[in-house]
Formats: sequence, C-alpha cells, structure tokens
Amino acid sequence: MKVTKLLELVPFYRTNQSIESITISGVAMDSRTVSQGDVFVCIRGSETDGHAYVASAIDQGATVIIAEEDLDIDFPVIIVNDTTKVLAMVASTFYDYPTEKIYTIGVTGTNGKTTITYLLDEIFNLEKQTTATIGTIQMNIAGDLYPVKNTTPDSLSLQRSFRKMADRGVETAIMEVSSHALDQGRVYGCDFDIAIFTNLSQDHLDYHEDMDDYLRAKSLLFAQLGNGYNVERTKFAIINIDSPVAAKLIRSTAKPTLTYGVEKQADVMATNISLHEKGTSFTMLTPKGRIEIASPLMGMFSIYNMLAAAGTALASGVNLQTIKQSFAQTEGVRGRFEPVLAGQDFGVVVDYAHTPDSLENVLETMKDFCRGSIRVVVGCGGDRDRSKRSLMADVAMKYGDHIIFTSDNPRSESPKQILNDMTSHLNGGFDVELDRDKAIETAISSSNDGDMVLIAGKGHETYQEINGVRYDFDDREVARDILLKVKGRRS
Ligand SMILES: CC(=O)N[C@H]1[C@@H](OP(=O)(O)OP(=O)(O)OC[C@H]2O[C@@H](n3ccc(=O)[nH]c3=O)[C@H](O)[C@@H]2O)O[C@H](CO)[C@@H](O)[C@@H]1O[C@H](C)C(=O)N[C@@H](C)C(=O)N[C@H](CCC(=O)O)C(=O)O
Ligand SMILES: Nc1ncnc2c1ncn2[C@@H]1O[C@H](COP(=O)(O)OP(=O)(O)OP(=O)(O)O)[C@@H](O)[C@H]1O
Ligand SMILES: N[C@H](CCC[C@H](N)C(=O)O)C(=O)O
Ligand SMILES: [Mg+2]
Repeated sequence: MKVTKLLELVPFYRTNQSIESITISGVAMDSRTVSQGDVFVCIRGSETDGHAYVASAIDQGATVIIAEEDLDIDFPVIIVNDTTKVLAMVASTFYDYPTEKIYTIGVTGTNGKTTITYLLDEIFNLEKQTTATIGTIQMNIAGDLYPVKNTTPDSLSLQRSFRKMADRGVETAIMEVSSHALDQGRVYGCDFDIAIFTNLSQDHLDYHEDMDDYLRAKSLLFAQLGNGYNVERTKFAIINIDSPVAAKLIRSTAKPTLTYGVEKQADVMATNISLHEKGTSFTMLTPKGRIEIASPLMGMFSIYNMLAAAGTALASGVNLQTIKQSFAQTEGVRGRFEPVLAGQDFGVVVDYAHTPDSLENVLETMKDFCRGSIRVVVGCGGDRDRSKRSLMADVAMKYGDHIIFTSDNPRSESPKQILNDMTSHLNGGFDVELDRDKAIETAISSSNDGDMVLIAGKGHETYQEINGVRYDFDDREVARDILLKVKGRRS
C-alpha cells in the first residue's frame, strides 16, 4: 500500500522528505515486531517511549516512521501531533475499515462487561448470526478462540482482529471496552453501532486520578459513538438509568439512548422480580411489549446484565421470544458465580468479584439463600488500586461469618503488604492465610450442611502471578480436588 493512501484519514502531517514513492507492507507499533517494509509508529507509553526504538525498527526493516517529533535522521519520517490517534487511523485504513462491515457493540462499566458480551453472543447465535467477542477471558472469532493480553487490545491488534472477523463473515462483534483502553485510544478507529454502560463503582484508582477521571474515560465511548465512517446504521447508547452517573453519560452522546433499569422509569425495565436459589425470574417491560423471563443466573446484578443485553438485542432488531429463550438456557460465564459441585452438602462458588461493589453484590446474593454460615476466601491483586483493598475487606467482614484473607495475583508486590493494606484497619475476627490453596482448603474443610463458601477474585483465571511468573492455579480445580479429598476423609 502507498503510504500516502495509508494516511488518507490523517488530515494534518509534515514530513522531513518526500514520501510519495514509499509503499508499506505492514504497520507496527513495537520495534520488536517490525517486519521488512513496515511503517513503525512511535507511541509514548507508561513504561517507555516508542521514539527510543526508531533505530531498532529501521534495523528490522521499517521503511518509514510516524513520530510526534523531528527525529534528526536521514530516513523518511511523518510527523503528527498524536501518534496514538494516528495509529488507530492507519490501522483501520490498512485493514480496510473492517468495522464498517461488522455490526459492532462496545460494553463499558466497572462490572458486568464480560457477562453482557457473553449474553449477547448467545442471543445473536440463537439468531444464527456469525459472531465474535473480545474481552477479559478470550477473543472468539466465529468459534475460533484466541488468548488475549488485555481486556481490550491495542488499536493495531484490534483492527487486525476486526479484519479477520470480516474475512470470516462475522456479522456482529461484541467487545468489552475498558477505561484504560478508552483513555489510551485503543478503540479510536472503531465504528461502534451500540455503546452499553453497565455501572460505575470504585476500581482502577491506581491508574485514574479519581472517580471523575474514571468516568471521563468511560464517557469517551459514548462521545465517540457515531464518529465513524458508516452513517447508514442508526447508533444507540444503552444506559443503566439507575446509575448515579447515567445523566452525565446520556449528555455525553448525541445519539439516541435506550435506558434500562429497575428503580427508575426506563425503556427496558424489570418488575415482579423474584430472586431465588435456582436463579431469577421477572417481567420485562420493553418498547416491544412485556415478557416473562426466567433464568438460571443468580442475583439482582444478573437482572441488570440481562436488561442491558435485552435492550441491546431489541435495538439490534432481535425479537423478544429469542431473548427470553436465550436467558432461559444460558449457562452463565465461567468463573462468574460458578458453582463447584462434587456431591457435597454445602455450596462452593467461584466468582471473579475483584471490586468492592461486585463482592458486595455476590455476597448479598449468597446471604439471601444461605441456610448456614458464609465463608469467604478473598485477596486483592498487586500493582492495582491500593485503595480498594480495605473496602473489599470491609465487604467480606460485613457479609461473611468466617473470612480468610489470602493472596490473589500479588504480581510485583509483597503478598504480606497487600494483606496488610486489606486488614490493618480491622480489629480481628478473620484469618489470614497467604497460601491460596490452604485458604481454600480451610474454608471447605470447615464447612457443613447448608453453609456456603465464596472463593472470590480470580474467577476463570488459570494462573497465579507472582513476581512476573504465572504459576498454574485454578480456583475451580483446587476447590474440586479439595472437595473430593474432604469427602474421602468424611466418609
Ligand atoms: C498501564 C497500561 O495500561 N499499559 C498498556 C500500554 O502499555 P504501555 O503504555 O506501558 O507501553 P510501554 O511498554 O510504555 O511501551 C510504549 C511503546 O513502546 C513500544 N516499545 C516498547 C519496547 C520496545 O523494545 N520497543 C517498542 O517499540 C511499545 O510497543 C509501545 O508502543 O499499552 C499496551 C498496548 O495497548 C498494553 O498492553 C498495556 O497494558 C498493560 C499490559 C496492562 O497491564 N494494562 C492493564 C492495567 C489494563 O489495560 N487493563 C484493562 C482492563 C482493566 C479492567 O477492566 O479490569 C485492559 O483493557 O486490559
Ligand atoms: N452488573 C453487575 N453489577 C455489579 N457486579 C456485577 C455485575 N455483573 C457482574 N458482577 C460481578 O462482577 C464480577 C465480574 O463480572 P464481569 O466479568 O462480567 O465484569 P467485567 O466488567 O467484565 O470485569 P473486568 O473489569 O474484570 O473485565 C462478577 O464475577 C460478579 O461478581
Ligand atoms: N482486569 C482486572 C482483573 C483483576 C483480577 C484480579 N484477580 C487481580 O489480579 O487483581 C485488572 O487487571 O485489574
Ligand atoms: Mg471483563
């Protein structure tokens, strides 16, 4: 491709020499992945600055550089104001504007993103659509699964993935859009048709200055809605009206909004709610009529997730019966309120709650049904928001009868320090066990008929990250093994 064609979405740039005759065969944002003929785009990151790797990119075969500053080299350089935005633009041009051909749904909010992408995927699959999802667990393109590094990939990988989707005939793509991604422009260049907001509660204050900054990042998804190249499809924002920040998000988009909720009047509402041991049921009121919903998904938070998915599906033209059927037959998402069953007479649930709000939602749900004691095994991740640690501990103390604080993914931090951050303000009444395996064993082996154990924080994860090394660790497998061992001892 001619580099001038690659720049067709970039309105302003300067060059240090003529670039007319240059052609490129790929786009790279990391010097370590440059191939012969690539354009190398220098990105200023949080750890390092891509401008420092220009020489190495040239050595690897780059034919032209996109930078934010004059580089004083005898090599073609295109100078722009903001390489992050330009990377997204050129990636989208290089891969031939793939989101133009795909109905694209973005989900943002503190909790519920993964769950909603799965619910929507199931609905669209019932409609016999070819779909793709991108998020925390994996990327799924028409049934082919790919591992992911981030919940939301960088703009270059993202556009490459969209290209793959378009080539595989994907009609609808549903993706999680994290606040980091919005802040770092990873989804510039995506032409979203629908933007969904779940909720906002404390998380990521290691990255965002404060909750306002966190909200500002989230609101970019809605501000960006309709800025793309496809003007034929109607764009919608789907907003949880019960969230205290709903009005701000509604104001941040010029596009039509469909609201959902339980407490306030909304376009899609749940009434006659029944939360029970086997799931939920409710009457769903929608602009297309009312319908009775019954689902195995547990807890009030699941009703919000279903309303978000239902509103989106309706806005996308899906009928109510399909939505009802999908919610009835869903098996939920792995690691989200996932029961571990080994014939025991007490409950064991693995859940990805890693924020104060999600932990509270899950424990509230357990409290409603637990006939005995609630045991909570929980820790907090290292190199993440320190201020959520004591809040998560408070929630565990509020709902649990027996609390075992343990390690999550300590990453580069000292596990003891993390646990100290969680517990230093408490006056006892809990156990601390650094070894997550042992913590789970203690909780399970002390449980009896009617009790419930919550193993929180790691959900679907199959590793524990300590000092840069990922060791195999799966809460569900560990719990199952211990349950079988304990059963053997008791019989
Ligand atoms: C803090 C953060 O978000 N960092 C993200 C960021 O990396 P960075 O800014 O640190 O990049 P950097 O390492 O400074 O490098 C700058 C530039 O130099 C280039 N480089 C670097 C080295 C080299 O030898 N050559 C070279 O060219 C890099 O390719 C890059 O273009 O951009 C990268 C590409 O998009 C991300 O993978 C990376 O995510 C890191 C791994 C991360 O852990 N992020 C977490 C916090 C995150 O984003 N989480 C959210 C989900 C949160 C949630 O909802 O719960 C997510 O979306 O995953
Ligand atoms: N709507 C909701 N409101 C509050 N808590 C929720 C909601 N949905 C799910 N949760 C809780 O949050 C946890 C994570 O859910 P999910 O993975 O769907 O969220 P996410 O937004 O994708 O999280 P992440 O930011 O890690 O990607 C669940 O295990 C559950 O405990
Ligand atoms: N997407 C979240 C996941 C947290 C999961 C928890 N197990 C942890 O490691 O903190 C994050 O990166 O902050
Ligand atoms: Mg997620």
